Amino acid sequence: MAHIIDGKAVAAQVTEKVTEAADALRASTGVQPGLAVVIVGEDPASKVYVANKGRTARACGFLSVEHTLPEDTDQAALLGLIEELNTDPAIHGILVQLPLPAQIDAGAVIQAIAPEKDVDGFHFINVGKLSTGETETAFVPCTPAGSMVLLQTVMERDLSGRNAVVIGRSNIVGKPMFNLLLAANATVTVAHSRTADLPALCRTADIVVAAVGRPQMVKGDWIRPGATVIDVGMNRIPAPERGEGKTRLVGDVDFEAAEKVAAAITPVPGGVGPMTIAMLMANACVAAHRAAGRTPPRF
Ligand SMILES: Nc1nc(=O)c2c([nH]1)NC[C@@H]1CN(c3ccc(C(=O)N[C@@H](CCC(=O)O)C(=O)O)cc3)C=[N+]21
Repeated sequence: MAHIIDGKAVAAQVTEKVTEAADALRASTGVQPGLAVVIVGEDPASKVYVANKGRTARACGFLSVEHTLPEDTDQAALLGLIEELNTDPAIHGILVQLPLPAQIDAGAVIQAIAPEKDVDGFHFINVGKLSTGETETAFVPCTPAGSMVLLQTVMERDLSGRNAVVIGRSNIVGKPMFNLLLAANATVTVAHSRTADLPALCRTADIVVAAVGRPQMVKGDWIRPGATVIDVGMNRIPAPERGEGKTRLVGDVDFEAAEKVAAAITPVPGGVGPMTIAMLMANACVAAHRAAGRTPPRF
């Protein structure tokens, strides 16, 4: 049976460090980290995440500002708000919740965020820094950053020379995960929907990162005995056993089967999800340190 990596506990350790650092920054400079979250529309799942982020930010002692715009908001209005937040000295981090409604060009919105406030790490400047090894000054996307922290809790510095397979090539998870694993000296393969014989490829992996958004796609017999599995999936599926119309959250990995084979595995919920929020707090705290001219701590 695999060791189940407790993302909630590790996230709590990170947010505790963030809270201490935010207190110290405020005491020495008067600067309180400020995080702005922008949500367009009424998607219920998005609202849950945004509420979670706000709650955690306040618990860390941050100023937390939420902007909820109507579903039919146009590009110009959203860009106007971002410009205001870019120049607001009380705000150090800006997150625009994705996905955005179809009338809005999400790419243009992301590039309009000041890179030094881009706590999601999606701006070209931060993407470029991560992929060229400027990790001291880059903002690293929160989900991959949190996944690396979880990996390090079980593998320490042991990633060097290991075979990692990242399933999924998104800009938000797959590609930054590739860069982080590569920087940690793993040998990394990025698999996707056109990959030939994905099960066989997975069986070569010491580390599997599943980030495809397909419920329970990765089967137990894809996992090499003793491998470490990071499940980034966040899928809501029907759960009639819980009652009519009920749902439950599952990852991209068939957890029950994989857990019997892997050495370590992240659960869903309680794995990568809480770490995503914790790393957002860490990034916002770093942004505030930089704005105050202080060297940020490492989280
Ligand atoms: N600009 C942007 N940045 C994001 O980081 C971003 C985004 N847009 N859009 C939506 C996704 C999704 N996301 C999650 C964060 C935490 C949990 C989380 O804490 N999940 C809990 C369970 C929550 C539940 O039960 O629904 C867990 O896994 O234990 C989930 C999902 C951040 N996202």
